[in-house]
Amino acid sequence: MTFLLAHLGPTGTYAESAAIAWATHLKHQTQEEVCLLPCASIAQTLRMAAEQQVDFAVVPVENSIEGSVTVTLDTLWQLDSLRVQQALVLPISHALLSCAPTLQYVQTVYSHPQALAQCQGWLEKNLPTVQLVPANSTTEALQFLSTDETVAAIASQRAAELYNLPVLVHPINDHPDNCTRFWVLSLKPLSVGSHTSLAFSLPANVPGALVKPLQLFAKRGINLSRIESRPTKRSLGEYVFFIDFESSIAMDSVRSVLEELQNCTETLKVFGSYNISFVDSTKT
Ligand SMILES: O=C(O)C(=O)C[C@]1(C(=O)O)C=C[C@@H](O)C=C1
Repeated sequence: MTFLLAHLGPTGTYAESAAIAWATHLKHQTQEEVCLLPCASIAQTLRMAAEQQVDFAVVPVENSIEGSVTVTLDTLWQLDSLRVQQALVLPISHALLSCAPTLQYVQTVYSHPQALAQCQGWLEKNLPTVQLVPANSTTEALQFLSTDETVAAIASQRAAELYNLPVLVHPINDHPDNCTRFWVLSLKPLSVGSHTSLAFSLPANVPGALVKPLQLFAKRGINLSRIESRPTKRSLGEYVFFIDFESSIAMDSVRSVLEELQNCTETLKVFGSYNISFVDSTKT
């Protein structure tokens, strides 16, 4: 048997590094082969798993500088079938890749919007007049670099090695402890781990509507580690709330909260209960 694992491509993305870490773990645990499948977008990566074309999808969910990866949250809410099996935290250290002899030659910088945002301060200080062009991933634009000395891209040092491209400056992220949390998702049923993630919409936009669900966690001493709101896209001012908390779904207190949440939410979706591991980026 061979496990198929989808991630954002082309090869050399941070998502691929996270996928390699999960593939290594999976191989070790099952002794089976694992094959990586690069996808054109994060939404497509998730759909591949939801449509059973792959066994796992590895997608970014949150960055320590820029916050949530909203396309991941929105797509998961829509798909409704994928469960988080594991969280992986990857250190992110961006480099400026270019064939330009010096920074003065650079006129255009490509990258994923998350990467551009994570280097915003550095770009303003060192390349204030360049055009910033968002791409589907940090590696999508690397193909243009070898033929145009005015072009640069923000990607990893690993990507520079894979594509045999020069690193002009490294590191360029605004905060040295930059890291991104990835989720490994599959159609497998809910598992049990140290953290749990869910999302809900509210039955009515009235005073106290959000307090009720939040009080259920507080009452049982369950610590929330993230709360994020996203528009329902049905009407202006209506939101879906994404919540992560530091407790396992196997605990009685969590089971009670989930039961009671049914009474004060409109739609409730539990994404999973999973453990978090930290990836050593030098090994991916
Ligand atoms: O473009 C990539 O290399 C990705 O893996 C995507 C992504 C993201 O969406 O957050 C992953 C990690 C970094 O935060 C920058 C970009």
